[in-house]
Amino acid sequence: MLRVEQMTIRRQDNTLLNDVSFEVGTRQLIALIGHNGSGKSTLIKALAGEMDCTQGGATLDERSIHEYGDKALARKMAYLPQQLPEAAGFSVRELVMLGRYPHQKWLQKPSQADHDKVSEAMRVTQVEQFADRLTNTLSGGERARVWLAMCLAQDTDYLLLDEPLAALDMHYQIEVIELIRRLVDERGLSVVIIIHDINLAAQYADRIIALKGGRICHNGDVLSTMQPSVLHDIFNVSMQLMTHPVTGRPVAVA
Ligand SMILES: Nc1ncnc2c1ncn2[C@@H]1O[C@H](COP(=O)(O)OP(=O)(O)OP(=O)(O)O)[C@@H](O)[C@H]1O
Repeated sequence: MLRVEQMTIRRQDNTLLNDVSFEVGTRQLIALIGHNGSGKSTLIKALAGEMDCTQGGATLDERSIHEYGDKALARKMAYLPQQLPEAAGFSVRELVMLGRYPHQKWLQKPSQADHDKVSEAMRVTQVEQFADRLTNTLSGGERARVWLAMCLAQDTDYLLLDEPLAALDMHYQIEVIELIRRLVDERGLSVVIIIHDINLAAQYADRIIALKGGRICHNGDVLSTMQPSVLHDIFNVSMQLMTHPVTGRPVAVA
């Protein structure tokens, strides 16, 4: 169980996160929403152990995430940052293989299991056709899928994804969010995903957590979130709600 307790992060005079607490249950897809600068990336970075907290923090299976070594934590959770590093000089297959690093011993050659995990991750993210291309020759959306493949090759119980859909066209947005939903339902992963599209969040998430000014202003299931007053409070936009004709889930229209 991944648990955030009274997480507060201050830098200089700024309070980036203020007394944030919630739990990520197993087999849960949590959408993290909120306006620009509300603290979403800070929260997910801190969850991944990449930011020190001023107070409180995150625990994984009852241990502070800072008590895990880098490799041990990377075997439990994969983190996809918002700003993807260049990775120039790496082919797609080599980059995805880096996801296997936490499972490998020093100077050990990749095992058959490593190759199988890499191939599977490349297959489900539909990047096999680029396997031998250098990553810096890919389009933004293609590169975003390659980095997601690297996270999947890491073979963790938790995925922390900072706007993985932002660079994708509509087809791949749906493909990737459906893939993530399947990973939760069929493989029991737990996922925290930052997403700006409230309707995608409402169609696929189990729980929606909204941040505002570094605080949680809402944490609830889709139905409790998709209320005009709640959405107005989160986004400061008036919205009407309709019902999706196929899924029956709510759809918001500004
Ligand atoms: N290291 C830092 N020092 C000072 N302020 C920071 C630091 N990192 C982030 N901030 C500020 O904290 C606030 C929250 O930033 P964060 O990146 O978490 O927002 P976000 O909700 O992910 O935004 P967006 O939707 O634009 O990506 C912003 O005002 C940002 O400028």
